[in-house]
Amino acid sequence: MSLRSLDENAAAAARSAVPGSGRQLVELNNVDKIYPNGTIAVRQVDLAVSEGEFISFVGPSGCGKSTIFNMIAGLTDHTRGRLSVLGTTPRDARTHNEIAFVFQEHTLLPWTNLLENVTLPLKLRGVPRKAREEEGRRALELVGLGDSVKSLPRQLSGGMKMRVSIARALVSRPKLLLMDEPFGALDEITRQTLQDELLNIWQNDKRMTVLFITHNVFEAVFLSTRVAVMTPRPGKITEIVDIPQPFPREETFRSDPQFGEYVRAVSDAMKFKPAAAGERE
Ligand SMILES: Nc1ncnc2c1ncn2[C@@H]1O[C@H](COP(=O)(O)OP(=O)(O)OP(=O)(O)O)[C@@H](O)[C@H]1O
Repeated sequence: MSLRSLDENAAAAARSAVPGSGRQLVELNNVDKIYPNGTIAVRQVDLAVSEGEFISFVGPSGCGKSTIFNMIAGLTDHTRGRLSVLGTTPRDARTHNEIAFVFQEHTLLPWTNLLENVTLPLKLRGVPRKAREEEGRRALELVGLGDSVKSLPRQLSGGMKMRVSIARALVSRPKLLLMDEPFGALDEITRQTLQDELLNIWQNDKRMTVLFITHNVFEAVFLSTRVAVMTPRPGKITEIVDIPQPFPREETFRSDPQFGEYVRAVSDAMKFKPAAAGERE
């Protein structure tokens, strides 16, 4: 089965499992990225993402996961191929505030309170104070920090700082949320709590699409409608594993034999098989 038809089948299954219209949101066709120093970061990347999906990216360090995110977010240009985001170019989608990013590092301003931190993107856009504070409180409520609007970042644990980063991303009501290893630095219990909270937020939004980078196969399986598996650099998406488990996903899913099956499928797909001589370009 070709990657393309695998993609389409998986997207159809995902649409039946999650809210959302199924409208195509992100499309990469044969996309390459070569950095100015000659590094070929990714090659021939194909991916079609439907509205309302939750797709995780797994693959070895340096295979180009962040590069793909940066291209989708319009932070770096692709070198070859076709890339469309929300029916337009990535830069255009970003300037319309339809894309938000969450990184592993929380990048909060230490000297100002949570409400000011979360509403900063709105302030930079000139949204009046009252409107931005309403949105800021809403976003902090969503991540369970509605009572801490006046706290300073230094008063928070690592998990709480991550919640604030997520709130800051949600404050713009993005259609596409890109999360680059957001929970990588957290302990396992906090990580699982935040996974549950993120899934709740995503499900309640109905329309928001999430793309998520992780090195943790268990996390990828628990969260996602599909898991995109990449090869070592130059990275390419070699397989997309469908996780057709309905939402909401309960804690019991983590110990379900089916969960183990999905984890095995992703882990097997990650075992890099070098191309045979005849298959190389
Ligand atoms: N600005 C840049 N200039 C040159 N090379 C770069 C640049 N950014 C990334 N690279 C290279 O491109 C390749 C892919 O990097 P990228 O950060 O996308 O990988 P990754 O899969 O996200 O890695 P990790 O899992 O370690 O975060 C790496 O070899 C990296 O060194």
